[in-house]
Amino acid sequence: MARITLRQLLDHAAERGYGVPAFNINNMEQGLAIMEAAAACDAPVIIQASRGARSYANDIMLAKMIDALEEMHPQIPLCLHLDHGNEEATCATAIRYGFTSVMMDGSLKADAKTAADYDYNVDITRRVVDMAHWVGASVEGELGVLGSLEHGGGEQEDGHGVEGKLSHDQLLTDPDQAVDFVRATKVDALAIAMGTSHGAYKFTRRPDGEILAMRVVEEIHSRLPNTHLVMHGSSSVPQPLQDMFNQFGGEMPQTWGVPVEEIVRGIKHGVRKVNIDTDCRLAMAAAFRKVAVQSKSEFDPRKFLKPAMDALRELCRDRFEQFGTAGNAARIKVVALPEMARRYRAGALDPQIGKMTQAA
Ligand SMILES: O=C(COP(=O)(O)O)[C@@H](O)[C@H](O)[C@H](O)COP(=O)(O)O
Repeated sequence: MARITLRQLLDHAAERGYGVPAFNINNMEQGLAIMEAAAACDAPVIIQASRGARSYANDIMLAKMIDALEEMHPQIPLCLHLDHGNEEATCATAIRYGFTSVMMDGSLKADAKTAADYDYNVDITRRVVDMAHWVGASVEGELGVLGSLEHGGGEQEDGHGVEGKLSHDQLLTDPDQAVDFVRATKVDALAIAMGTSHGAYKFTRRPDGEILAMRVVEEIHSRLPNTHLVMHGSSSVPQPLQDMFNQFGGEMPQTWGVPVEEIVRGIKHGVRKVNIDTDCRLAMAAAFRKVAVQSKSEFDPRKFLKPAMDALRELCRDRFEQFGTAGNAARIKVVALPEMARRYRAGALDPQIGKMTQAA
């Protein structure tokens, strides 16, 4: 069995200079495809579930599905991560169901719609860090609010996302504040805001530095060289998938995502976790549409799901290869949660601010 914490996995990624895609899961087919891709290229995996996924699939179903995937692929280190926890209880119950890592998104209030102030974010994140570290689980915090630098709005996926318009100050993580935040909260990974947002409609044109501020990643990394950075909203929304979706009856207006080469640039500057969900959805949905249009008499769900899983597997494998994750699973010897808890208690995993070496 190889259930790994986010902290151990990202420490390994930092040592070897690679990034790890975090793919969202809601059902068995996604889990099977992601793990088959990982097994095919020997990549460690982050599978994440949002609050929406937890209510869609039920915690018991999700937990048992992950147990099954782990049993089927014992050689693949698998981190189960909570995506966008909104309050302490959401994080605590996730850990109870086998999540080895949680995100406490204190950039928003518990309603997941209202931008929170800095002190609120520090307080709630610090409380979740204390609780998670007692049992050895990891915590990702977020500083800065996700949203578009083009129009100032967030996104409303499954009810999660800021409402109203925000200023560039709120939409771009402040590097000085990032240093203070990591010191005060002791998070294991830090999600930062630099113009990405969730969903398919990120940019109205191919992004340049005005609307995708990769310079913010570089600046934060130069001040926090030992902190694992996280890019949310990092689907690339590939043109071939948009075209296929539309070719088979879809109506997706032309849109642009985060180019893979920009993510690779981020990985060179401390980005270790890269959140990708929209691309996975689009790959599957385009495959469904193709079957629906080409085989109009088809009604066996497996005939829709099989090509959708094939498409998702291919996409995941591409990202494992592009981010350098491939080939690293066999190099990792998983440390169990109690030992991680002991290391936290001993202070061995405290943030190393300003030093050039990774935490032990
Ligand atoms: O960053 C993310 C996805 O980015 P993406 O849209 O793929 O560019 C995730 O963290 C989102 O939280 C996830 O897609 C939301 O899922 P639901 O809340 O809709 O389940």
